[in-house]
Amino acid sequence: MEEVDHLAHERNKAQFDVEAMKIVWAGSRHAFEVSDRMSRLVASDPAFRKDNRATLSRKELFKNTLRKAAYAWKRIVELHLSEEEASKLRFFVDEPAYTDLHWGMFVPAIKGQGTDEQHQKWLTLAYKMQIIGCYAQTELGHGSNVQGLETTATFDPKSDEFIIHSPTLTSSKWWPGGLGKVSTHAVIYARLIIDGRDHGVHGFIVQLRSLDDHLPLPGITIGDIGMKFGNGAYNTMDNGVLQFNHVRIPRNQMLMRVSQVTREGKYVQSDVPRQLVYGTMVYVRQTIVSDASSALSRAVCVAVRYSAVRRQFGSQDGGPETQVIDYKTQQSRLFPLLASAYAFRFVGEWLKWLYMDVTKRLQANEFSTLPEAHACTAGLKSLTTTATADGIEECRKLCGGHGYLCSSGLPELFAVYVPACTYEGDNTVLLLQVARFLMKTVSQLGSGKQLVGTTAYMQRAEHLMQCTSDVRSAEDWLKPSFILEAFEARALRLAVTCAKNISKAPNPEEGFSQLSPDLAEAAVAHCQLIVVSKFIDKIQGDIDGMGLKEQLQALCGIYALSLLHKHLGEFLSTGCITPKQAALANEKLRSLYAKVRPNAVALVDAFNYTDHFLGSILGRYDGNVYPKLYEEAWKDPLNDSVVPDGYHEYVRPLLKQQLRTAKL
Ligand SMILES: CCCCCCCCCCCCCCCCCC(=O)SCCNC(=O)CCNC(=O)[C@H](O)C(C)(C)COP(=O)(O)OP(=O)(O)OC[C@H]1O[C@@H](n2cnc3c(N)ncnc32)[C@H](O)[C@@H]1OP(=O)(O)O
Ligand SMILES: Cc1cc2nc3c(=O)[nH]c(=O)nc-3n(C[C@H](O)[C@H](O)[C@H](O)COP(=O)(O)OP(=O)(O)OC[C@H]3O[C@@H](n4cnc5c(N)ncnc54)[C@H](O)[C@@H]3O)c2cc1C
Repeated sequence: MEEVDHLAHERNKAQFDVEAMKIVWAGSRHAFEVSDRMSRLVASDPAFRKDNRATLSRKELFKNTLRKAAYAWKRIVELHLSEEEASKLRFFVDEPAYTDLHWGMFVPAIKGQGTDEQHQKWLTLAYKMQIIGCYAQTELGHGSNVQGLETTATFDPKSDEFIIHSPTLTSSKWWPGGLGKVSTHAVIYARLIIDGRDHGVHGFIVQLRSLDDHLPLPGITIGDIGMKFGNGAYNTMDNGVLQFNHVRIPRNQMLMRVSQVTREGKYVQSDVPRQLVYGTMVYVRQTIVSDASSALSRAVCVAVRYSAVRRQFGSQDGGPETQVIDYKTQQSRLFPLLASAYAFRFVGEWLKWLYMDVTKRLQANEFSTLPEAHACTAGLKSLTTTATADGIEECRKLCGGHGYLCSSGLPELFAVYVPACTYEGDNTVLLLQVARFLMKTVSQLGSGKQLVGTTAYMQRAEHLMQCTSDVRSAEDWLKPSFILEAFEARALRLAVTCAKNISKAPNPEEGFSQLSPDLAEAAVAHCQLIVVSKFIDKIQGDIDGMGLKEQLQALCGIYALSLLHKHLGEFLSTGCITPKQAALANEKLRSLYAKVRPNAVALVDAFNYTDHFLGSILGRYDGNVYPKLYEEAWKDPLNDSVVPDGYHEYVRPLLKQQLRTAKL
């Protein structure tokens, strides 16, 4: 039967080169080709089927994930895939698994905090998956407060070993992914104790299970922490609990790049800053920003396509009803999310560059940019994951009732995504880290110290503290200089107000604590400025292809002006813009929505997602929604029989009883 593209009329309206936009979205032609090849490889292989996840029991689900992870590894080896290709393949398999933690945290922790010798020994095994590792930092009693961890690693000079111990219930490791059932090894974070003295938290490589029969080694109690939010979703992961009862490991299994313990039990702190113990978190937070753009773009792709298919009201003379995407309210909810997906993509690209730059500098023992890298990764992780989790839920609502069906793909996407607001640093805790960085920077204003990187704008404090916007027409709001000035002035004024209020408190810590809600808002304003400015930088760089710049300019305008609208109170109360200028921004926003409307479907096609990856009937490429939804309903196990199990026990007696009552 000939395949019909129900969205062809939408695709024909596009005013830009979609193929060229695919390259911009992917980052380069090479990245596009790898991504395209890997996504098709996964989509065409029935072994990677995932449409049954919501109906599997936890045990079936978990075993299925183990099968897929093993099969993915087999394909990676057979096809001699590069690291980049393998990581893309795992991404498109689209199922959280212990491998995420092995490749995403265990390996980077050893790379970042281990010595050359340790790399040689452990990475060689880990790269071949001859050992499987996880990242065991969080405990039952402490996650955010890393310095409060209780697990101990006590040096025993007699045997040249550390004794790893969980002294309390609250010191049980709790949450690490891959720990519960699979990992053979872990990087454990524990307090280093030498001769009764506590040297704070350090990383240690610890073997957990036998490589022969997978049983926990002596002194180790280990298991899964139980079902998590949603069906399927993150329950494919074995988040675990772990207790140590005086487990001994050789001294050379402490990760010793940052500090060392000698044979004699002497603690040696190298020139490397102590904060490098937190280095793996900086790395992972950076990857989470790119993941945010993937998750949000996926939800937006579903909502845009379905909004173009769905029609309600407005039919005159029996003609077709209105596509819901043509309602201005739908556009005002949907298009800022589409714009955010692009914005997060570009800021993610930039953050990757920043991370690589700081890594190179660290290798050359140059540590000056570390605080900036920490503030940017923490802040952008917080900003983008909060917006993405909220955005996925908004996309579900934008799809009306059908969005609530698992077959829309959105409930599972939300359930799997929402812990990103908590893991790798609670989003509020991370904003407060940014706020500390901002307060330090504000305190340096006027000291003559040159501000660089993302706080360079504060150098112009004199101007930004008193300027008023020169915007005179709606059109002016498209000019990068006007947008940037408004965002810079708002961010700086919020930060400076916080600093002034803190200085009135009896002491800075007390002031910081009292002001923390305002500080979190100042941190958000600073991070939004970073995203807006990186979007503008992207457009001002080389972008080839018919109509691409115009579309990206429109999206950038929507991203910035919709934020301005959302946070209008801050822009007005800080005096950065006037109510008249706010009205002009809204006028511009409306015209930008109209500009994006004919391109909306093509703009989500540019993500190049296969139907397999999207996993959504509402978001199907061909828009053939209704027949497929109808077909899918019949596949539900509840429809296996016409009369359900339980009818004879629980429904029939009720009906009979009602009959008798009726007769009475
Ligand atoms: C539908 C299906 C779809 C399928 C999709 C499939 C994909 C899904 C896959 C997803 C996989 C994701 C896996 C998730 C893994 C989660 C892993 C974790 O959570 S692991 C666990 C994650 N856990 C967390 O994230 C815990 C969060 N907590 C923390 O990070 C810390 O405790 C703290 C930062 C909050 C406080 O730190 P503390 O030391 O108590 O106190 P201070 O504040 O005084 O800071 C002292 C100084 O250090 C500085 N500094 C701080 N950090 C850094 C840094 N990173 N670097 C550099 N510097 C840093 C700081 O600036 C300050 O400098 P200065 O002012 O003195 O100059
Ligand atoms: C799905 C998932 C996977 C995970 N995987 C891993 C893993 O692989 N390895 C690992 O080690 N850990 C892992 N974690 C743990 C995760 O990193 C922690 O849950 C996270 O860091 C938050 O810490 P917490 O749970 O202690 O939250 P808490 O700190 O207890 O947060 C509770 C509330 O207190 C607030 N709060 C806390 N401190 C402050 C403060 N100073 N100021 C203001 N408000 C504050 C928070 O904002 C939050 O609202 C995972 C967690 C999840 C959910």
